[in-house]
Amino acid sequence: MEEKGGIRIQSREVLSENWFRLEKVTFDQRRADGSEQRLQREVYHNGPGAAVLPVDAERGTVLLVRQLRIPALVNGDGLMLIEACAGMVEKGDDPARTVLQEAEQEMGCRLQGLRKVLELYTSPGASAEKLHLFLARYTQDDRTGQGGGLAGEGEQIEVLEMPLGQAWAMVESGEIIDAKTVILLQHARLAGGGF
Ligand SMILES: Nc1nc2c(ncn2[C@@H]2O[C@H](COP(=O)(O)OP(=O)(O)O[C@H]3O[C@H](CO)[C@@H](O)[C@H](O)[C@@H]3O)[C@@H](O)[C@H]2O)c(=O)[nH]1
Ligand SMILES: [Mg+2]
Repeated sequence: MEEKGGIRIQSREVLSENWFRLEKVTFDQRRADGSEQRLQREVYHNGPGAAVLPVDAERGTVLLVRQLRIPALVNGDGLMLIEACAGMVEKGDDPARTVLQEAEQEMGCRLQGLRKVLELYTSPGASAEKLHLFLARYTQDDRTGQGGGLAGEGEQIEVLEMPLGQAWAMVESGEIIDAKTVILLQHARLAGGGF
């Protein structure tokens, strides 16, 4: 197999393919001293995804969602997480379209002035997930629906509107513990409504 930067992939085995794919990659690594090492790493393909934080600059508020997260529950962190609205980017779709659609579905909100801020690996030691993060603007008039998500897929999403300062206080108190959400709130604070 082809070598790239001293790494030669030997095999890729699918360990599980239920919702997302989990694979085991076996590869040879050439070390700086010229010796070779055979290694294995598991990769969980739970991505790509996209998330958006809508900000009403006039009123100084943001929209967030609160929903059941089983990984947090089994980790002992309670069952509901407060997050920026997010969704998986379906094959062939693009991240901007994903967040426009998720904002309608989960928050009942139209977005204006969508602005990409970052593309991030969220847990690169084990996960291939890359998240595309956006800020957007909204006004009260853009809140045209109930949101809530897709009941048929089990979603029961609560929409939260609060001042940006209150959301940040919830980061500091440990009530908001989702990485993409903390990063987006920090970006909104740094932008000071000027985006
Ligand atoms: N049947 C089944 N359904 C699942 C499973 N895992 C997720 N789902 C369903 O798949 C849908 C996914 O909803 P999205 O809004 O597209 O994604 P998300 O769960 O918000 O995930 C987003 O945020 C995650 C957390 O930050 C990201 O990890 C992810 O990439 C994405 O951006 C939800 O209805 C959820 O219940 C599963 O193992 N089995
Ligand atoms: Mg979602």
